[in-house]
Amino acid sequence: MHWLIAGLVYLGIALLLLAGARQGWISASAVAAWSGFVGLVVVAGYCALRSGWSERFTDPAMTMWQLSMGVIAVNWGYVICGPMRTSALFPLMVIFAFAAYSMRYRQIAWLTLFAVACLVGAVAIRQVFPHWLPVAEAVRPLQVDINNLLMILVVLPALALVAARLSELRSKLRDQRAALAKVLADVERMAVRDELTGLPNRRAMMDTLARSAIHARRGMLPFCVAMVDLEHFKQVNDTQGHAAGDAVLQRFAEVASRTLREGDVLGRWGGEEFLLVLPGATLASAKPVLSRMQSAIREALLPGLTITFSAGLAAYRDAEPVEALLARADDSLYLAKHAGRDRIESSLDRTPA
Ligand SMILES: Nc1nc2c(ncn2[C@@H]2O[C@H](COP(=O)(O)OP(=O)(O)OP(=O)(O)O)[C@@H](O)[C@H]2O)c(=O)[nH]1
Repeated sequence: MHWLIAGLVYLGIALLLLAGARQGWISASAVAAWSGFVGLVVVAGYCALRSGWSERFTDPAMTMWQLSMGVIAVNWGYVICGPMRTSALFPLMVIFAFAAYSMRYRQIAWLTLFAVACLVGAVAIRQVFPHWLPVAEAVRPLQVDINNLLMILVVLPALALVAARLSELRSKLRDQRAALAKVLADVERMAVRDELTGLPNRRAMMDTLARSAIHARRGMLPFCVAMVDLEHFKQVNDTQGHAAGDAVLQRFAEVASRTLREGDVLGRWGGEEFLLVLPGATLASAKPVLSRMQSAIREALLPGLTITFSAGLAAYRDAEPVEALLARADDSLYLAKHAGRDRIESSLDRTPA
């Protein structure tokens, strides 16, 4: 888009120069040389950008290069424009508008210095080397060149300051947007993750359950859940302190997660209770998963601490609400605890009343 705008501006200036040439103010060959130069700049820049060649630079859009070429084109125009030279400086406004859009403060300052130096050079060429000029001007009033230079010295720094301020505002806006995106990502993560263990929280587990139930109802995949409860956890808090309790919960989450297959979801249900969702599992195939988890926890929780857990398993029954499934898993957990702890019970293990 920027290239298109730059190309159109250059085209408009070339047409004006051609009109000047028709009036006899500018030499046609000078206009051709100028147009060849800007055409080359536009095509080279476009190709560098499109081909990905410019990706090797810190600024792949090559903004500084583009705008510096623009400044050279303007001053070249100033040299060849004869009586039209004052208006040849107007495109500097477009250049600085682009600078405000895409450059940093320091770059804008450099561009301003470069533009002033180029104009000093252009005035010097006009005054010192008149025979270089494409159309011999009968009079080359130094005063007009000096006036133009002074005007540029007044206008350009002001323009540069406004451009720099705009660029600063844009970069502030960009930073604020990035900070906002990060906060949003944090909030989204916090909404579904348990802060202490990093596991999905209760709300996320309810979503997982709802999704699993929909799949099961469509006859795609049965699933089981297990309510897992760490035993005598209050004692850990009471004897070792709350921080040690936290460490146990974190370590449990880490070790237990490692024993699961891809697709199984372990979440923190609350306190020292965890919920495990096992897609595709039956009660028979779910039990070994929990036994494996029990061994891993027994062996590798924290040095000097033996933590056990009981688990209540339940399989999803067609079309039942997930709350009923959870209630059966809870019942099974209750049974496991009352049957001596460090056990896994499932709803089928119960003798019907
Ligand atoms: N450190 C820590 N403790 C927690 C956290 N959430 C809950 N607890 C503690 O977990 C303990 C749960 O106590 P109980 O419900 O009696 O469970 P228990 O001691 O494991 O008893 P049983 O389940 O019957 O074996 C309480 O002391 C809570 O304060 C937590 O995030 N961090």
